[in-house]
Formats: sequence, structure tokens, C-alpha cells
Amino acid sequence: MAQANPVYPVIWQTDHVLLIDQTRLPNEYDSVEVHRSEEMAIAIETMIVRGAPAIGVAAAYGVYLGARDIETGDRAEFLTQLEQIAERLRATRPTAVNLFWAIDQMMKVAYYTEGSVDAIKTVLLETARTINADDIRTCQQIGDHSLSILPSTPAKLRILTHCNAGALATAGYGTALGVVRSAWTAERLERVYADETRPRLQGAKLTAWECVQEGIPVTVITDNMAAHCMKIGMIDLVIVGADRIAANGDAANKIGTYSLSLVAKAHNIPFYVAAPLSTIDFAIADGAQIPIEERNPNEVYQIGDTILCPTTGVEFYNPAFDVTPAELITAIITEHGAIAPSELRDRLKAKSAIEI
Ligand SMILES: CSC[C@@H](O)[C@@H](O)C(=O)COP(=O)(O)O
Repeated sequence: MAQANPVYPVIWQTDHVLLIDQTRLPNEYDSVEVHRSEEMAIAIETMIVRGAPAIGVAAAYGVYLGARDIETGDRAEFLTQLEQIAERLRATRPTAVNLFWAIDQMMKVAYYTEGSVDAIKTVLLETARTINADDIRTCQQIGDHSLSILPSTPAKLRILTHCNAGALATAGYGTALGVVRSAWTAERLERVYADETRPRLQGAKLTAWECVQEGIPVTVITDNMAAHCMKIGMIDLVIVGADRIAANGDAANKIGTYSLSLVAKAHNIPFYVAAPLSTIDFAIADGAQIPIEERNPNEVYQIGDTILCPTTGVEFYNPAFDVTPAELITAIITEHGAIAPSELRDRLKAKSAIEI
């Protein structure tokens, strides 16, 4: 299998996008070419590309690919058709706000660019590429900032993470796993503990794979082992990514994150969320208003071709995300530094945060 270091899950290539097919990792390292907006929408829905910042970047390219295919030279008609393309992309996954943020950036550029339809198309591609490049830089900044807030002891930390908030989930480098990368480079990391993350196993499949690419020591545990590992002193801190952070600091992330935060609190272990500002949704007052995606029940009862339990006479429930209350979060680490969730609330009251 090909090695991929560094890992870039979304790459622009002359006239199309190349996505790492995350549904096939870790057994196969394959790429998928995306030439059309509808192909991008399907890639997001089927989780060929996944992770909040990565689907934002992918959707931005999706808007451009759709724009490229619009045949009219009439500006108003072009914008009407582009709105439909944006709507289709917005409908792919509901929870990660980065998707909506990136599409909104693209649509603003479409509306505000002066000149011909061709001029708008050119600027749209430039904007998607900028969103892509900025995300990599942002993740590196999150990693840099984390170094000043990581606990000073022990010298080498044992970090537990959930799902995959790595390079694969962003344009590159990662948020939570970006912090891990930075800690590793700074010789502050002993080992990563990766929750397997049922039902889709992003921790076992993707986080473990990414760590192997860089030689970062990693131990995969099943989700129900986390409390035990904390109790017997194996974990120094928990760090996770986020799909949407409400204005009060409540954070939606992969299902299972909430229980991890409760268990961390019970063991007095710091619990960090690493996310770019584009993940903060100041329009949403608290976590109760974050839309939670429900996915196909077969993700619960089936792994590959194997059916795990009786499927008749049994009901299944498959929420893809849960919300960790702000009071369980030690700090949110962004590209502008770490901030306590309560501070986020205060800044919002002062309205200064909105202008960031
Ligand atoms: C930097 S990614 C942060 C989150 O998007 C990540 O933790 C997560 O929950 C991903 O969920 P997924 O359903 O795999 O897209």
C-alpha cells in the first residue's frame, strides 16, 4: 500500500479534485477523481471525504465545479443556477458548520465579484484553493498554540482522542491530531490512545493509519475501555475535534465524545476541543440547537458484510454526533489561541468575537 506523508485528503489537480477515498482506508490507499459538483455531493454523503473542515474544503470545490458547468453567460441566471448547486451541497450533511461556512464564502464571492460569468468562475476557483490552503495553515497554528497550554507534567503526555480529527478530516495536518503532531514534534508525546469510534470506526481505521504514517506511537482501544484507562492512570489528557461549536461553547463532535467528556471530568483529566474559528457558529446560542445527523441504521448492525445482530424485531438508532456541554470542556484551542468556553460567552456578549 502506498505511503502518504504528508496526508492531503482534498487536492486540486489542473481541472479536477482528487480525494483520498476514506471509506477504503486503512486496507487500500485509493484516490477518487471528482469532476462534477454532483459527484462531490455524493462523495461527502458517502464519506469518501469526511471530517468538518475537509467537507468544507470539498464543498467549496463542489461549488466551483458546479459553476464551471453552468452554460449561461447571463449573470442573474448564472447566480440562480449556482444557488441550486449550493443548496444541493448544503443538503449533504447537516452537523458540521464548516460545510455551510465554506459554501457561504463561495456564494458571497460569486455575488460580489464584478464582471462576466467567466470572471466569477475564475475567482471561485481561486477562493476554493485559498480555503484549502488556509485550512492547512490554520491547523498548524492550532498545533502551535496547543504547545503553550498542554499540561507541563508529565514531560511526555499520553493523549486520548476520539474519531479522526487528523489530516484526513481537514485539508491537512488536523485539529486534535494536529495537536498530537505538534506535541510529537516538540517531544511532548509518549503515546496516542485512539478510541475505535463505533459505528464507523474512524479512530481505529483512520487515526491509527495516520499515526502509522508518521511513526507516532498509537494504541487503539474500544470505546468502552476509555473509563478504565483513565481510572488506572494511563491518560493525561483528552483532545477531540468538533463539527460545530455553539456561541456558549457547547461542542458537537462524533458520537461518544460526550460520554468521554463526562468520564474525563470524573477522573479530573483535562478535556480539550481543537477547532478552527470556522467551526464556531455564533448564530446558535447553545448546543441544543445544533442539528444532529442521523445516519443509516445499517452502520450500527453491520460491519462490512458481517451482520452483527438480529435485524428483524430490533430497532436501531444511529445519531452520528453528540453535544458536549461547555462546562465539561477545559479549553477550545483555535488558530488564535486557547479560550475557555465561558470566555467565548463573554466575548460574544461584548460582540467582539463576531468580528474576528
Ligand atoms: C477536524 S474534524 C472534527 C470532526 O469533524 C471529527 O471529530 C468528526 O466528528 C468527524 O465525523 P465524520 O462523521 O467522520 O465526518
